[in-house]
Amino acid sequence: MEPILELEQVTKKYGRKKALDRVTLRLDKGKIIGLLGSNGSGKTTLLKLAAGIAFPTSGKVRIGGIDAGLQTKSLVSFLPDQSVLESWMRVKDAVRYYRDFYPDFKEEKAQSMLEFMKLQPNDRVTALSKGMRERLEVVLVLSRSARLYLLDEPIGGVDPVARGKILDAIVQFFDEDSTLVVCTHLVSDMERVFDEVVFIREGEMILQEEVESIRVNRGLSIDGLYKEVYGE
Ligand SMILES: Nc1ncnc2c1ncn2[C@@H]1O[C@H](COP(=O)(O)OP(=O)(O)OP(=O)(O)O)[C@@H](O)[C@H]1O
Repeated sequence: MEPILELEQVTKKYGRKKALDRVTLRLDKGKIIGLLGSNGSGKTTLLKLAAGIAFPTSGKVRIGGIDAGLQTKSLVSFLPDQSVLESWMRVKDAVRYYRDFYPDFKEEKAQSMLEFMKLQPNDRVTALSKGMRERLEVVLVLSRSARLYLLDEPIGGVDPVARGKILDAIVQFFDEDSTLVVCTHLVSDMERVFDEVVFIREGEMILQEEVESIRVNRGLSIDGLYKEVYGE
């Protein structure tokens, strides 16, 4: 089976700083993958390369077998760590904006997700709490019909109730024909949704393993393994 995301010996430098160092990785269809690592380890850089908005210094990034770039943008739905919402918008405007911009936007899915997330079409974006804004952003990004979804810290800075709701939505609305990669520091909160995890440290990939195997073979939770690997 062709991997949805493939990195082959990928190095990304910003000036002299190596953000990623010879990373080789294959992610298959039908999985939710946690991309984990401490601050500055290269997670956001990896997502940007997969999204086709940054390019490797050397090596190859492929989406469904195609080199990442303009051609693959329609295959990838990316939630950056900066907000994509504008202050003038109401919830319904944000949905329209996405619908008009992305031909693969599924309005029905968006409506179901808005309901699930308890978002009202007339709510002003500026009046939403941080947790509700995050919910809206997740709705927009997951309502596209993409092959690869990339979420950078989708539950950062939100309270436990909103976190739970966002995670439930991710699981419930995940399309098994796609792949979803999530970066987070909130490992213990998020581990219930992961099928597989990738650990990176200082730009190097140090582990890729099925969650089931970590639990059964190592007798550890993902949070437990994370603390073992990254503990100081
Ligand atoms: N545009 C840039 N210019 C220069 N250096 C950068 C740039 N973007 C990232 N870096 C550096 O590359 C390294 C990896 O950054 P990246 O944002 O990918 O890490 P991260 O794992 O997402 O971090 P965090 O968890 O803090 O968000 C860091 O040392 C960072 O300072």
